[in-house]
Amino acid sequence: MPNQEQPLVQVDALGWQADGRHILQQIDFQISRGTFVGLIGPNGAGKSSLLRCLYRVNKPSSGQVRLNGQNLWQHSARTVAQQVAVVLQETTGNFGLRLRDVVRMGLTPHKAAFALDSHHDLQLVDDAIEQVGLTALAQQPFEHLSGGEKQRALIARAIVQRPKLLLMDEPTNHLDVRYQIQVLELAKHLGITVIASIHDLNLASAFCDQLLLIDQGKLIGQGTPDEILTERMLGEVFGVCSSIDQHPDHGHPRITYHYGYLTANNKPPGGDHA
Ligand SMILES: Nc1ncnc2c1ncn2[C@@H]1O[C@H](COP(=O)(O)OP(=O)(O)OP(=O)(O)O)[C@@H](O)[C@H]1O
Repeated sequence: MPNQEQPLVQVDALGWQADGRHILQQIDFQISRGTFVGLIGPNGAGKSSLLRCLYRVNKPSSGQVRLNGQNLWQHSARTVAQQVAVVLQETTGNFGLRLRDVVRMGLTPHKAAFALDSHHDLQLVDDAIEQVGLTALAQQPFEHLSGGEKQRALIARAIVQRPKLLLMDEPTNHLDVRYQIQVLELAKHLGITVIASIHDLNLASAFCDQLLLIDQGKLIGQGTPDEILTERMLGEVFGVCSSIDQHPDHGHPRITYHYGYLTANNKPPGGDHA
């Protein structure tokens, strides 16, 4: 049984190289159970590479990733899939499948080879499809779904997988604002530990308990949105000029970007840049 006091995810001195380049270097962090974590950073910072280390695709060149205290690479991919579900924005490989078939794939890590799906299994699938509001589309070919519907179907698949950890790589990319909010609300209400890379920093601020900030392959901050999202950070890391106040609904930072002031040293009209 996992020790509930122990962090669900522990990353120690993680490094990952590709083509002789150090893509990730000396990354250390811990994630507590039930936390919704946003992974933020500029294009090319290493967010997807880090997520791939967490779902056991990128094998660390140095350091380790532990889940429930156990090194991920001491387990089979199947054992990891019983605990970690992944929602990626690129949804290739589901050609010819109906939405319900894609969601059923979430059962696979828990079943013996060639075992038939029980009535209980199929009920889980239908309940998950209902939870994401897609019952009416359950028999539709997956490739006919809109981007938002596909993301919700993949979340339903993750629900069926019953993971301890849900990893999402840019789950809101290409979605209109309604679906961006809907997808993040769905993920948040699962009540499990979620790590999601998110480009929209106002959405990250609204939904996340914790943020991991990476730049040029290094973790340069971990903390609450209040601690991480500062005007200085936005200038230094993203090279944009901004003002930050408190969002009237959720109380987390709300960022207003100033246009025409791209470098960190420029100041917005009439404003003091912290
Ligand atoms: N398999 C690979 N082989 C070689 N280089 C790679 C590989 N995977 C990632 N990289 C490089 O690592 C760097 C980080 O890429 P990554 O996709 O992790 O960044 P990211 O923060 O997710 O970027 P974005 O926000 O643009 O999606 C990039 O320079 C990328 O070209």
